[in-house]
Parts: sequence; structure tokens; C-alpha cells
Amino acid sequence: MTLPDQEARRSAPLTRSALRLNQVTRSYGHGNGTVHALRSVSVSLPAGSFTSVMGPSGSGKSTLLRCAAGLDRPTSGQVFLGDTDISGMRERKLTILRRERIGFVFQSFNLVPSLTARENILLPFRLAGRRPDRDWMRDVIARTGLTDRLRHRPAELSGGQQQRVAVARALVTRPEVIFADEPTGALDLSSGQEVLKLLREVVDTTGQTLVMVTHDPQAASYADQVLFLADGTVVDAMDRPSAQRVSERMSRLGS
Ligand SMILES: Nc1ncnc2c1ncn2[C@@H]1O[C@H](COP(=O)(O)OP(=O)(O)OP(=O)(O)O)[C@@H](O)[C@H]1O
Repeated sequence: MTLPDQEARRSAPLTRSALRLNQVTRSYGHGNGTVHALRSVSVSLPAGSFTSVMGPSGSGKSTLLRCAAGLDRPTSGQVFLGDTDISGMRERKLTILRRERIGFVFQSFNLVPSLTARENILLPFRLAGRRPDRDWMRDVIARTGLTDRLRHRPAELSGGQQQRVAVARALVTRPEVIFADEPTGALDLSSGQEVLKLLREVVDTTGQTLVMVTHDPQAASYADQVLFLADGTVVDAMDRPSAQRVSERMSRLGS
């Protein structure tokens, strides 16, 4: 396996779009009770980029993530994963696509308590009936610092270690895009920073694309770009964010 040099990747032009939303609208309910969670959102995320999504509570962040990841369907508009339009895809095909081309990391880790770290990491292959790429798997386990924790069950691991198992599980199928929903929300400051550094390094060295929803300006500052949502609309984008600038922008959005 060849990994592009970190510096070369940082300076390389980011052109190919890994994920594109074209006028995505998601409404819930009918008539007077209709909630417009997303209103005609259009964004294009380059391959090998790290994007944070921020916004006040109820602004549509989770809905954006779910629509982009094929976990929810837009009311109108299209979602492209690479060149594949996933918005009108049948459920069976979408399930396979999610399994093969998308990785997920959740705030609550979502590990299977009865399985060891190694078995949790290998779960996507068990579900797909496929064999893992041994070199890639070894690399992912080393990268996440879990080599000597593989026989432990989740209850025997710290929160930070559990989240690193979840990150390894998300990476092991080599997905094009990884979606992380508040991945540090349940962690203390230093475990959270370890996980964020790991995610940053993954993007820099493997060229995978990461989209992370967070409430934390410090976490958002690890990204290349922050998208700010308000009332279902992308109201601003910030390149090379710092925690302070993100915090200032968020306070102007009323959070
Ligand atoms: N299944 C649903 N049915 C009805 N309304 C929904 C549903 N899911 C989300 N909404 C509404 O859509 C809007 C956006 O919700 P969403 O969860 O995407 O916001 P969010 O920015 O992720 O919020 P938070 O930061 O509090 O998690 C909210 O008004 C929410 O109540």
C-alpha cells in the first residue's frame, strides 16, 4: 500500500468532488406543521478534505449529515457520492453503497459490547461477507494505536480507546467519505484531542474525505473548512479555521 506523502497532499490541488449536494431540501410533516430542516443546500466537498459542520441547535446539521450519508432521503435535490447519484437509489443498493463506500463515527461509539476490539473493527467485513485487506487493516490498527488492545471488550477500554476502535471500524473498509457526528462529544478534552488528531492524520495521509458535525469550535478548527448552518441554510463557510474565529462566528449566529 502506498500512502501519499503528507506534505505533498497538503499542497496538492483538491479538485475532484467526493461529495456534492445539489439544492437539497428536507422537510418533515405537512401543511402548517411542516418543518424545513434543510432549504436548498448546495455544497461540494473536494476529495481528501476535512469539513466541519456547525450551527445552532435545530439548524439542520444532523439532517445534512443523514441526507449526505444516504441515511435519509432529501425531499428534493440530489446527493452525489463521487459520480454516483444516491438520492434516488433503491434501499438495497443504498445499503450496499453505505457499507462499501461510507464510514460512520458516532458520539456514543456504537460498539457491540460482547465483541472484542478486533471483532468490532472487523464487523463490517462480517456483515458484508468479505475478506479484509490485511495490509490496510494492520495500518489502520497501528494508526489508531490499538495494537495492544485488540482482545479487550468495549467495557475494558477508556472512552477515547472505544472511539478509536469506532474510527478503526469506520476506516477498515477504506471508505471514500467518513461521516462523524459529534465524535468527541462524550470524551474528555485530551481523549477528544487524540481522536481529532487521528482523524486529521487520516485525511492527510490517506486522501479519505471527512465530514464532522460538532458544537465545539476547538474541534471544528481541525478541519480545512467549516460550514455554518442556520435555519436549514448554509450561511457561511470559513477556510483554515481557528477556534477563536469559529467561536466568534458562532456567537453571531446566536449560539
Ligand atoms: N424526523 C423528524 N421529524 C420531524 N422533524 C424533524 C425530524 N428530524 C429533524 N427534525 C427537525 O428538523 C430541524 C433540524 O433538525 P436537526 O436534528 O438536523 O438539527 P441539528 O442542527 O442537528 O440540531 P442539534 O444541534 O440540536 O442536534 C429541527 O427543527 C428538528 O426538530
